[in-house]
Amino acid sequence: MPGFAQANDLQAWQQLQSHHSELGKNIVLKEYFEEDPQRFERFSRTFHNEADKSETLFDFSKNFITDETLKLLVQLAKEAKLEELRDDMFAGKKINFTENRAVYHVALRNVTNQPMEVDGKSVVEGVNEVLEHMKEFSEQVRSGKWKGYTGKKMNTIVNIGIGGSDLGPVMVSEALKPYGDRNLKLHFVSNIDGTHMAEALRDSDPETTLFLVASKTFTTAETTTNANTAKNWFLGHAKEASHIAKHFVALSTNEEEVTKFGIDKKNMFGFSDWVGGRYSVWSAIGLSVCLFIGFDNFHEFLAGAHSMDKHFKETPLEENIPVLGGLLSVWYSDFFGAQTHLVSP
Ligand SMILES: O=P(O)(O)OC[C@H]1O[C@](O)(CO)[C@@H](O)[C@@H]1O
Repeated sequence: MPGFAQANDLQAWQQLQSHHSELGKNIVLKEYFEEDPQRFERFSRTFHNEADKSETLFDFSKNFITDETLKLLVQLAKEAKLEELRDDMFAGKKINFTENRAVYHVALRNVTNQPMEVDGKSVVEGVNEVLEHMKEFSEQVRSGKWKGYTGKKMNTIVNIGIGGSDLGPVMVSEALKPYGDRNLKLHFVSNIDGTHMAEALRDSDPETTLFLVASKTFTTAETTTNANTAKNWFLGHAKEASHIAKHFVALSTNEEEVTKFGIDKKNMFGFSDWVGGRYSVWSAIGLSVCLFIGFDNFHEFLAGAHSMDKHFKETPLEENIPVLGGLLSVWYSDFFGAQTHLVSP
């Protein structure tokens, strides 16, 4: 496995620095377009989504770049061994060297069931089992077959989590709102400030609320504190601890802590330590999204990402949309000192 070089030790980095100084600070895009009528064609790529046959145009012609910039950025990626690291990632190798783990969220959206393994063991069956559980559970909740402790259908979902166990699901459920079930209220509680939970509970009925305790480790202080607040609130109404089973589920890798909290392990949706927090919306952590938009839509969401994974894996760097997007971020943050980078639809 290739190691990680310091980016600024690479030859292309030095060249990019000189190139940046030569370009100067007063780049006028209007002039670039006037000088080169083919600029849009040269600096745009189309992603063909094999899942739904749609096309997405990636237009990066309005960036502060020239042919030389693109050439040097791609050279930088090659010198940094991006291709080897990408291939190692897809091969399930432990490229997360600080934790000695694979970085394998791509296996969560492997909807065509390609062989994928970590430590010589297939992960395909485990991923599909959890997806099957998510399908069964989300269909029961959405249809009303899953009933609360007084026999009522769930109409409120409260996801309790922070960081990757919150932000991914928040963003995706917002983005996919048009597919959402408008009869289902969705709350995401992340903040340790009690107001966040208090506001969600104010809007919830214990008889019809389902809590998703989303935590990879199940030891995160904010999440366990908020989950305990929710449990106490719930038990204040339901009284019986046995009713927890109908109103609390866990999305986690830590069965021991989940059980200690009082959640039955059959109401636990698991995943593996090779799922990084920031990518966990594709795992069981995405259950809130799945409940909101339904399993079929959730599966399409996975299929779209799987198609993008294939593009990322097989496309030369010059044509590779996620690579180009990443390189533009390097260009702006490291050479222009930009702190934000807008990507707009
Ligand atoms: O899912 P957990 O284990 O509760 O962790 C929450 C978040 O905290 C972090 O560990 C650090 O911010 C993230 O990586 C993670 O998404």
